[in-house]
Amino acid sequence: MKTLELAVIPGDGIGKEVVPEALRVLDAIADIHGGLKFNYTHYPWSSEYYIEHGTMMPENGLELIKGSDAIFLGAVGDPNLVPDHISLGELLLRIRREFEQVINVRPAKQLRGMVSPLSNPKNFDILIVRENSEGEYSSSGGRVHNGIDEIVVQNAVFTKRGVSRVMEYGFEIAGKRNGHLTSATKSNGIAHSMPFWDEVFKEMAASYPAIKTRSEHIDALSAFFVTRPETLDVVVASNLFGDILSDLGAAIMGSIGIAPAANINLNGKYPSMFEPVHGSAPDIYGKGIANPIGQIWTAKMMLDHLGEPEMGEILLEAIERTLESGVKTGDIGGSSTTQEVTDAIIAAMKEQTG
Ligand SMILES: NC(=O)c1ccc[n+]([C@@H]2O[C@H](COP(=O)([O-])OP(=O)(O)OC[C@H]3O[C@@H](n4cnc5c(N)ncnc54)[C@H](O)[C@@H]3O)[C@@H](O)[C@H]2O)c1
Ligand SMILES: O=C(O)C[C@@H](O)C(=O)O
Ligand SMILES: [K+]
Ligand SMILES: [Mn+2]
Repeated sequence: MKTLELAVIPGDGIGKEVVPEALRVLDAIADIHGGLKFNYTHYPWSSEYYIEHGTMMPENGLELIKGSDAIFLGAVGDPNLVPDHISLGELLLRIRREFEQVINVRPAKQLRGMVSPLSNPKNFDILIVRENSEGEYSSSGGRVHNGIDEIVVQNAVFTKRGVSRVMEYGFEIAGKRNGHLTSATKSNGIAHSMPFWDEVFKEMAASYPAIKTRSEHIDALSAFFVTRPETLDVVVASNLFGDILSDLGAAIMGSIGIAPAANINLNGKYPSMFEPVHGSAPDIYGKGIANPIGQIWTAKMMLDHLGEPEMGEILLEAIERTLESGVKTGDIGGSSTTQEVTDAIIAAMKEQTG
């Protein structure tokens, strides 16, 4: 029996609704597999936890989850309880940084049964590779003086190591896909970091002659996501550009409620973390209508990462069959509940595997 230890952090809002549903799916996967078992350890770290304890996680929090095979997280953020930069900064971003989850992989592709808001989506299949440890998300900076004299500095930090690492990942994965890599830049307006970003990209492209490369300014690239997404394969982007592009990628798929993500630790020192692109969606929380597919597709990415790609394939196929059958939540035009969608996915998996 292969036993996988998962640290489960549902977090806030709909994270608490979609994570338990995805765990039901994982249990069904374990049944189908026969030789696989998931052990879940639940951690209630969230904005409510902060109100009670004054921190987002206990002092030894990272120590507690460090030994797990993966971290499975829902969403973090409840701005009515805790300012977002504190709740995300002390939990989500802290895990990403301290566990050196330096790459964030976010697919945006057309699934069977999904209706894209694009009139002619042409079967796009994009993989966003987002730098996940530095860039515009930096704690370097500060505020001085008050009133009209107040000065705020927020530094963007780009290291040769960090930029090379994310680009290398992009080139390598493009080689396993359609061989195209697009770099998101803004070197016409940002005078230091982005020309540097372009230099590293060009330098590295020389050692990957088989990969077709393009460099596009982020503003134009955003438009291409809408006007010609089928021309994109892998897109490598800085932390902030990748964040924005991933909501755009989700939007052209048909809803942010289905978009998955993987925060990858490359050096094997710490676990990777799997959490969907979406947040805690306070506007729909508590109604049982959140789309669980983002969390469930994220579970598929986790299965791939943990060496169970066949199980991952069964799961994605079941998601597509469920969408085709019309069992959908409200964000994608249906009227099913979170649990009904999950039930349909589990039933489809069982049907596929006899
Ligand atoms: N990785 C994360 O944990 C993460 C990501 C984004 C935002 N956040 C946090 O979440 C909170 C809300 O942020 P936001 O409103 O900007 O983004 P959001 O992703 O939570 O919601 C944006 C919109 O998408 C809808 N939506 C999101 N997920 C859905 C789902 N599964 N099913 C159906 N509809 C869904 C919401 O109802 C909302 O209308 C904030 O505190 C924010 O900081 C956290
Ligand atoms: O990285 C962030 O900014 C948090 C959230 O928006 C995300 O995309 O994970
Ligand atoms: K999330
Ligand atoms: Mn985001």
